[in-house]
Amino acid sequence: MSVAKVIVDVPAKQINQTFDYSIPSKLEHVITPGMRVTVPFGPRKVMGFVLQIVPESSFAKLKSITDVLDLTPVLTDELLKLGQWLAEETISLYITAYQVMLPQALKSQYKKELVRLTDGELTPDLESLFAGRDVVTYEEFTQSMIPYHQLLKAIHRGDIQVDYLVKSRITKKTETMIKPAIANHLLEEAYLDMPKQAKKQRELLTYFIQNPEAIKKKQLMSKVNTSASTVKTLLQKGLLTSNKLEVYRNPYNDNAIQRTASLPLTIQQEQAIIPIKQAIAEKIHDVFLLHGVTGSGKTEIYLQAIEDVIKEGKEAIVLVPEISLTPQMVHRFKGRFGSDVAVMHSALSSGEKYDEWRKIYRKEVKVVVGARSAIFAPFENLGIIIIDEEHETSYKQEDQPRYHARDVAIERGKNHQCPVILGSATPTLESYARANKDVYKLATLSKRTNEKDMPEVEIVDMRNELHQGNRTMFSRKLKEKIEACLQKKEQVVLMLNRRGYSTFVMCRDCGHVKECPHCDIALTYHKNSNRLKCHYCSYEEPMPTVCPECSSDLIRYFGTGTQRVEEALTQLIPEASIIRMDVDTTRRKGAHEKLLNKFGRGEADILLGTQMIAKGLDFENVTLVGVLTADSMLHLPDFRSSEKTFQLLTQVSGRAGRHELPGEVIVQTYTPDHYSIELASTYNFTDFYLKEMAMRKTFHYPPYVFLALITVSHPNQVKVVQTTQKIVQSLLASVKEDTIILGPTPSPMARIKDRYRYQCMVKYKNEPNLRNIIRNIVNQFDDDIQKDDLLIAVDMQPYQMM
Ligand SMILES: Nc1ncnc2c1ncn2[C@@H]1O[C@H](COP(=O)(O)OP(=O)(O)OP(=O)(O)O)[C@@H](O)[C@H]1O
Ligand SMILES: [Zn+2]
Ligand SMILES: [Zn+2]
Repeated sequence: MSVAKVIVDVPAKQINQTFDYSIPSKLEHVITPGMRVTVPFGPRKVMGFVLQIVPESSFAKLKSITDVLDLTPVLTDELLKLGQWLAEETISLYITAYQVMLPQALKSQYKKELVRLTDGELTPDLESLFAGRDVVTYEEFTQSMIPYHQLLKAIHRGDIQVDYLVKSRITKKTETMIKPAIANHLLEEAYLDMPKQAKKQRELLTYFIQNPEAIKKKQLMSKVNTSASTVKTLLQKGLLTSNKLEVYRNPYNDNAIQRTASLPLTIQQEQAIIPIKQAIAEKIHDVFLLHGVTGSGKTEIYLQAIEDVIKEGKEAIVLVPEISLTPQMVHRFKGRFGSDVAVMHSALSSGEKYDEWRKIYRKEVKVVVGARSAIFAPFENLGIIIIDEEHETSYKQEDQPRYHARDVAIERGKNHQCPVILGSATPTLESYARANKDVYKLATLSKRTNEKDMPEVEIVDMRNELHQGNRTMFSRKLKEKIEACLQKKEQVVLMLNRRGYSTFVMCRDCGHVKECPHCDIALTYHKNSNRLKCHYCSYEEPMPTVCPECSSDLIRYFGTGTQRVEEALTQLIPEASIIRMDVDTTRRKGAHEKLLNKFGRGEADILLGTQMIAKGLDFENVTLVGVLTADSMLHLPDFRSSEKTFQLLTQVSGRAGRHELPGEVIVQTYTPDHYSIELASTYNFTDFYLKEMAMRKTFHYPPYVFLALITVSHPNQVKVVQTTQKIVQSLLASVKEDTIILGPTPSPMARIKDRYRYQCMVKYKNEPNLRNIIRNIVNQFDDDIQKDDLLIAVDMQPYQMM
């Protein structure tokens, strides 16, 4: 008897281990690691992942596996191993780590069906199961008593395929195909026998006598100009036969995408790609940081590196931020690799995502381009992993398991001994610091491929505008430039940096922002108490009525939406046609794409939007970029706010002058001398890096330390404070002396949905045992977590401090 070690789908701490189940004889040699099974657990039947098969168990009495959910493993050996690593790294349950690797369609739905793929003979048992049908439910198979290994053999031969039914019941899109049921000479006989007045039927038969191949029913009906009932009659007479052919839902029309060839590389590109190609050829795992200004041809390097990988018979994962997973980006990969590319992003329906995943799973594609979760693509022979715009925070998942795709990429890169490329015009301090220490290999592209200079950036001090009596949100300079641009029939991109609005307080006269005296971070305005608070150290003070710097009474918090900007813009420049892009106008599926296409066709002069327009767009006719409020993000209660501001300004400036026409950028700000605005305006990444590193060192932030954030929440505030206090004390007792423990402090979002939230932040340099320490501390509260609605969230790589 063999025993399976199974991780069961029961999300609780004390269940976070494998359980032994015996394998019933009918499933012997069927079950392999990586398959999902159903097992009895207490009174219930639950799903589980088989991790391992062993000859015997140390437990005397074992329950037995009820059934298999998969006939081929959904998780490869590598992904099984990766899941364990992921759970340990992020202090999550094993079950959540495995679930996150699979497409939604496989997470909850257990129903499946068997699809016959072959016209050849199956075994007599299977023939009688299908009984002339193309599809049977999986239940029919389990009730049939046919041995599993017969089915398995047929699956491995490619005669039968297992499909999972997505909830919506539209898992597979099929096309009805019609073809003759009998040989051509018999068709001719049938034709001769047919009465002359059956004109339509005779026409249809004539068609098939001349074209005996299968044809899509829809196509047939328009070609022969016949009706569904005529087709049906001939089907019933047994002259024609129909079957359903599976077609993948393809959100992209591959045939319409023009194929491209490799471009001859520039000298800088050539230098950057050589070591990457070498790592591919020599099967060496290395992390490359590709630091290239916007428009320097990073994507072309990715494409040519992937070409090498495909030539080696291997596969590639390319991660791009959700928001820049625009048709433009997809077209560039499909243009080069055609239908070898699968695309995965959140706008796809659950069925579409499942289709794309299956293409990877069945090795029908070589490349996946996708957002964060594509890092778990079940490729078995990875040759490269690329993370474009590596600085994007969307690569961090903010739910359990709270992982960063960059870490997963590097882990998989080690597993497969393949290079990992991190690309960005504005790398994170963490990555750049590693490159400086030679942990990563640095490659730099300092020039645009069009040999043009980066667009000139002009900073406009909005305090002056105010003093000159201009109370609108557009400086005179920006208005002038927009008008000039419209005259020349060129286009404008305007960005309203909305994130962080109305949380910080600023003087409109002198630009002074209230900051915490202990943390160098802007205080957060709390409306209900009318007080300013620091969420790192709990310092607070009342909201001032006059500016402490200049005594102006124009000190307040802001609030501006894109809609209001649009209205103001229309008043200011009535002849301009505007496309507004924000969460409201892009909510519907495909809306994002439609608006961009419209702008690309020149159907509007101005593209006005939030952060979502800053990245990846490449429009020839855009010569002016305007940033309405560069500093709104600067004072967020987040130690990365300067870095994010620098990144965003650099990215958005990069949208101008990407082709023949020169570009320019106007940046409006109330804090023109802030280093991240000044240095972004001269594209001076190096100085920004040095300056910001010095700040991080002084205030003990990454990359000088690592962070861990523990957030406790419960409806009762006292309970939250006490629990957090206990956690802090336990931590203090277990960590090293130079490790800093901050808290308990209220979270910036101190109450969400009637739950109070407190947090504790750990800043450490070297705590090899910290994960175990935290896991043990959290486990002590397991009773309260199970029975009393207490929640403790641990984030070992916090990005969102809220
Ligand atoms: N070797 C080359 N020769 C000519 N044109 C090139 C070459 N490499 C890239 N290009 C073109 O240069 C433009 C910018 O390249 P690309 O979009 O790859 O840059 P990027 O660094 O990815 O930019 P961003 O960071 O702004 O997205 C594109 O239009 C691209 O087709
Ligand atoms: Zn002031
Ligand atoms: Zn503080």
